[in-house]
Amino acid sequence: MGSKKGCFIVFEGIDGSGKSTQISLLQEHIQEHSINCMTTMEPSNGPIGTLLRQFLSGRIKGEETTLTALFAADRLDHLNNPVNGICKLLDDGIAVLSDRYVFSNYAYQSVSVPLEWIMKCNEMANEIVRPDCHIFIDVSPETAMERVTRGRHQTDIYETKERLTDVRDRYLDLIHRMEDVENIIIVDGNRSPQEISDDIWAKVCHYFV
Ligand SMILES: Nc1ncnc2c1ncn2[C@@H]1O[C@H](COP(=O)(O)OP(=O)(O)O)[C@@H](O)[C@H]1O
Ligand SMILES: Cc1cn([C@H]2C[C@H](O)[C@@H](COP(=O)(O)OP(=O)(O)O)O2)c(=O)[nH]c1=O
Repeated sequence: MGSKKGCFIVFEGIDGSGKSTQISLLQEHIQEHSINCMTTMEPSNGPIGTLLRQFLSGRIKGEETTLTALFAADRLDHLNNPVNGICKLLDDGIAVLSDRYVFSNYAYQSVSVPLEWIMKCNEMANEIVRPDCHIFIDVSPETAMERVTRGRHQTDIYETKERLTDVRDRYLDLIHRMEDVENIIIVDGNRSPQEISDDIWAKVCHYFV
């Protein structure tokens, strides 16, 4: 579906793994080569993403199948919305860096919802666009928790050491199982932001130079 022209790179990892930090650094690298590059995230800034953030903060309660379906629906809106959707940006030749995509749904929601059903919910998104590459930033749950709680009074519903430990294990298992189908790079996130960024650039620069 669609005629993708821009490069689509997705960052994955547990909360606090350093995704947004690395997305900004990669965007700078890409723009240094005079390539138009936009960053985006899931949950998106659209109506379903805004609703999801209220569930994530605990302000409203919902059960996990509802959240699973909402994450998948938000993803379709994030892809297809005609104003600033990922497909529109890629079709315009813009490189897109997204903080999370389908693997987040698989890893986070499969803790309590059958993975097969989550994959079905994401079939349409995978048909619309598969990332050129997924970058998984791997950090220990201890490091992640230390980072997400630093200077914050409140945490989101998934930001517990137990949940992040389970989610990280699920990510690693899924990456292993899907290495023939998806292009996935695992990056050690327990280094300085600059070292990680240099490593990522060395692995993805071939898309841009
Ligand atoms: N490599 C790193 N080493 C130490 N702290 C980091 C590193 N990368 C990010 N941080 C810090 O950890 C916190 C979470 O990083 P962030 O990039 O927002 O992660 P995420 O988007 O995955 O939640 C921020 O305070 C950030 O400044
Ligand atoms: C996109 C997506 C996110 N999530 C969760 C992961 C995070 O806990 C939260 C996103 O919150 P966010 O504040 O963006 O966290 P982070 O800094 O780690 O990216 O939503 C899912 O559980 N399933 C999904 O499909």
